[in-house]
Amino acid sequence: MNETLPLLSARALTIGYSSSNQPVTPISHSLDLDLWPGKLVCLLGPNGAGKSTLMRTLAGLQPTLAGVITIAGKPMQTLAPVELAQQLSLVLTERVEAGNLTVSELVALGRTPYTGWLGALTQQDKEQVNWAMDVTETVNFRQRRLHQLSDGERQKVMLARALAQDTPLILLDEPTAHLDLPNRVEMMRLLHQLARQTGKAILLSTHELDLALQAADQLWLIRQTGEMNMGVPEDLVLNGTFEAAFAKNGFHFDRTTGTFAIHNEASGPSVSLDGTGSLAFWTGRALQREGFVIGASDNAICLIETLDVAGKPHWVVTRDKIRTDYTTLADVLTSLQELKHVSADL
Ligand SMILES: Nc1ncnc2c1ncn2[C@@H]1O[C@H](COP(=O)(O)OP(=O)(O)OP(=O)(O)O)[C@@H](O)[C@H]1O
Repeated sequence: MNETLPLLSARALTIGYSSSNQPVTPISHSLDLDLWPGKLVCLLGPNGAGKSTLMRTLAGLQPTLAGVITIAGKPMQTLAPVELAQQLSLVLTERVEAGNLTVSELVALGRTPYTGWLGALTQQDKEQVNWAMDVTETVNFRQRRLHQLSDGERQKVMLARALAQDTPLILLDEPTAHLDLPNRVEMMRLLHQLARQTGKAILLSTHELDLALQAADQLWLIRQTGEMNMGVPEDLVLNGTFEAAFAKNGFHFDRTTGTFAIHNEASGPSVSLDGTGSLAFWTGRALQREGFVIGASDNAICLIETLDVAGKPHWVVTRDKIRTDYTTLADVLTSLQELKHVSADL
């Protein structure tokens, strides 16, 4: 493997759809893209922006409208199917009809580019299959049939098959779509580690913005207009590109925490909040959701102090010099609801 060359390149690429009875529909054009060895790239964008279209085009499942895709230094269309299958594996979100195959039989199909359809697995093939099931934690249901799996389990099996294929390039379209949070985090961690340790180039599309921000070496942000922005996640956050790509009424991206927050109508009275750390953070969240403005102490209707008392959260609300203690935020909010009505009546 040549470390100085991208494993996949696209130049002046136009992606989209054309058919004989409909006008050509370009989704995005003039794309110059590179996937480098050892790097995890996350493709992000709103619904309908073109993520799946780009994935399918880069994998050779749908024709380009213009431009050239090069894989391992050769134009993709010059690669024989078996050569392409030795370079690139693809995991799509669509359900795979796998007949009555067991999990281990399906994962073993990943070795087909090396063995042929009827070829027996060598010891090395078997080791690769077992490794793929191990790292994806699918080994425990290796004897189950595909139709006996949950959507999330099936998704992990499809990743296992791609890993058994052992290609320098792996493309995954929404691989975390059916996974619960621990499994989503685990899959991102695994893909990041795989890229690092094996030198594979991995491109995945996802709606998991926060996980992508943490795990990706590079982000490709595709906008609804088809425009593409690329860069290191932190650069795209700091220069505002990330936020702009997902701009929508009703929420905003908080650069400090790296999360999207719902805009709450801050129509209520102002309260003063005193405290630090996660306790103050979550207290602030609850107050904002209830419409309170967290502001300066001079026009606040009360002061809320957050305290850690013997390892347990504690709140002291002071109003008109009267201090009241609370041990749950639910009780703090109930007391403030009453204050809200009092202040509205004034
Ligand atoms: N076969 C097709 N023929 C014509 N247009 C299509 C076809 N498939 C998808 N499109 C259109 O192409 C655009 C991009 O679709 P695509 O599925 O690539 O988006 P996406 O970013 O993957 O969306 P999502 O996040 O919802 O999965 C959409 O406007 C879609 O309606």
